[in-house]
This record gives sequence, structure tokens and C-alpha cells, in this order.
Amino acid sequence: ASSEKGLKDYYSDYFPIGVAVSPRALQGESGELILKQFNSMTPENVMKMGPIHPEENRYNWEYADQVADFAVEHNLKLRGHALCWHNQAGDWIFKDENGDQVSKEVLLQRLKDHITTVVQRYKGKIYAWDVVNEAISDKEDEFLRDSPWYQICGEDFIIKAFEYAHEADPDLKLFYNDYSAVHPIKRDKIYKLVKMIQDAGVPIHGVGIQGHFSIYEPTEQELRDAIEKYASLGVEVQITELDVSVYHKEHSRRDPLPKDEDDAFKPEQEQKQIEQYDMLFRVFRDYKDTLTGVTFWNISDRYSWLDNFPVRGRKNYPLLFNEELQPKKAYYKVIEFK
Ligand SMILES: Oc1ccccc1CN[C@@H]1C=C[C@@H](O)[C@H](O)[C@H]1O
Repeated sequence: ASSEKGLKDYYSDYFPIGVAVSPRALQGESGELILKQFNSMTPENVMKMGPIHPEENRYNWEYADQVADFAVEHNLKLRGHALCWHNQAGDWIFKDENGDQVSKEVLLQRLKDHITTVVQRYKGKIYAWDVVNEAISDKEDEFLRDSPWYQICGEDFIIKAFEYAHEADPDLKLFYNDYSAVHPIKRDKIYKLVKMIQDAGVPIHGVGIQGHFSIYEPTEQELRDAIEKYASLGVEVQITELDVSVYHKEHSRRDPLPKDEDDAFKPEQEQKQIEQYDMLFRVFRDYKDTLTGVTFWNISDRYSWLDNFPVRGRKNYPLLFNEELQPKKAYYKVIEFK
């Protein structure tokens, strides 16, 4: 570890600073950047249901173990992501041997086996899991997402997932995780869901606000209102997947980059990004007694999941380190308070 301070040192009196990693990113210069800047990690993909459990009777531990071993070796906190999700799940889990949809009982048993096996393998290494990811609908008049989980189990899969995770490791911090979690409509539905889990007498310790923000949103008031609303339930709050896209959030777009669209990083985008990161971390610091972690989703602008989502092939520049892994102007704004 180098002598100069990193984000984790500037924020040591506030909350851990985490980063989403792939096994490959643990090596070389990106591995050095992780150790200098961060004291928490989340595996970006390798502990999702499909990657870690591709077939009913086969688990793929190799890559998940590499991330866990790195965290243990360097004494980094480790968040697990994600025990129950409709995306990147092996589609075998919803099907019987004839390829028909399984019953609720079979699916819940498979969910229990998955959660118990994965949680127990990393007991003592992972302190918090995103137990359920993105179960709330984006449709204004719909409460829960109409995923195969919901179609087969109704809302029970959510409460059962938390119950199974708690049984597997009672010491775990259990999170519900979602995006657009500071939009008032979705915020209120997440609030309702967390309250439903609490009312079922099942442990839930935190809400994960993913934090896929942009230089245009959220407003400071929306962010404050959401953190306060979740905190009013008596749970921790974490920013679990922070990045600040230089484009407007367009969940619906899937078209490739238009020929005439120039996706270079522009000075006016950078100016807005500096202002947005400054606001975000000012608010995070204000809520240091409620926020128990801030995790960036990916390490640097060298690679971001936003380079292909929602617009394939459109380069994004959402993080605090540039493509050469050097701190950007926004980085210096985020540490300026110290
Ligand atoms: O912001 C969104 C908009 C629509 C769908 C999903 C998301 C965010 N979805 C997140 C992003 C990247 C994945 O690696 C994470 O596992 C997932 O939680």
C-alpha cells in the first residue's frame, strides 16, 4: 500500500468506500488502485445466480473465491451480490426436467439451497449480502416486478429469501437493493416493501440505493428525502453501485450509438460531473450516521457497464478515475473537504 492517502483514508471517519470488481481487475495497476483507494469490494458479476450456479447440481466457485481470497488477504470488507435476482439467473432454476415452469414449492426449495450453499461458503468473509435485487416494478401502477420469481411465487419469494439468508448466517447484514431508489414513486414502493419484510418478522438490516445517477439527476432534495425515508424504518442505508453517467438516464433505449453522435468526454459534461459528485458526497457526509457504505460500480472510466447500457457502444465517463486510472477533477472535489 503506498504512503499517499486514498478515498478510504479521507472517509475513514464516515463510511467504507467500496468498488465493484472482476477477478481480472485484482491484478496489476488496477489491483494497486483498489488497495490504495478502497477498503470494501463487491463482485460485479461472479456471485450473481447464473455465474455462480449455472446448473442445478453445479456451482462455479473459482472466480468468486478469487475475489473473496483477495478481500481476506488484504483485509477488505466484502459485500455479496446478489442472492435472488431476475437478471443473470440461470434459467434452469425456473424449469423442470421437461422445460416447463416449476411449482412454487420447487422454486422456493431451489432458492433455499442456493442461498444456504453460497452464504455458508463465504461466512466470515462477506459481511453483507444484497439478498434481493430489483424486485420493485418500474411501472408506476405496479408494486412488484412481474418477473418469473413473482409469477411463480408471488411476493413470498422476497420474504423467504431474507429468511433463508438469515438462517444460513445469522451474523450477516441483509440488504434489499434497487435502482431509481431516490425517485419518489419507486422510493415509496421500496419503503413499503421493506416495511412488509419487517412486518413479516424477518430480519432486514439495510436498503441498498444502487446510485446509478447522472450529471442531471438526482437533485439534492430527492437524495436527502430518500435517505431519510429509508432511515425512518430503522435500517442502514448504503449507496451500493455509484456512478454518475454523463448522459441523461434512458432506461428504455437499446439502439446502437447513432453515427453522428460523438461520445468523447466533453468539458461541459466534466463540469457538471464535478458539481454532481460534489453535491453527492456533501450529502453522504451529512448522513454519515445512516450511511454504512458507499460503493462505486466499476473502478475507472477504462471500463464501465454503462459503456454498453443502455446504448451499445457509447463510451461513458462515470467514475472518479480516468482511462489511465488517474484521479479526475471530480476526485479532488470529493476529497477537498479534508
Ligand atoms: O440502472 C439500471 C437500469 C435498468 C436495469 C438495471 C439497472 C441497474 N442494474 C445494476 C447494474 C449493473 C449490474 O451489474 C448490477 O448487478 C445491477 O444491480
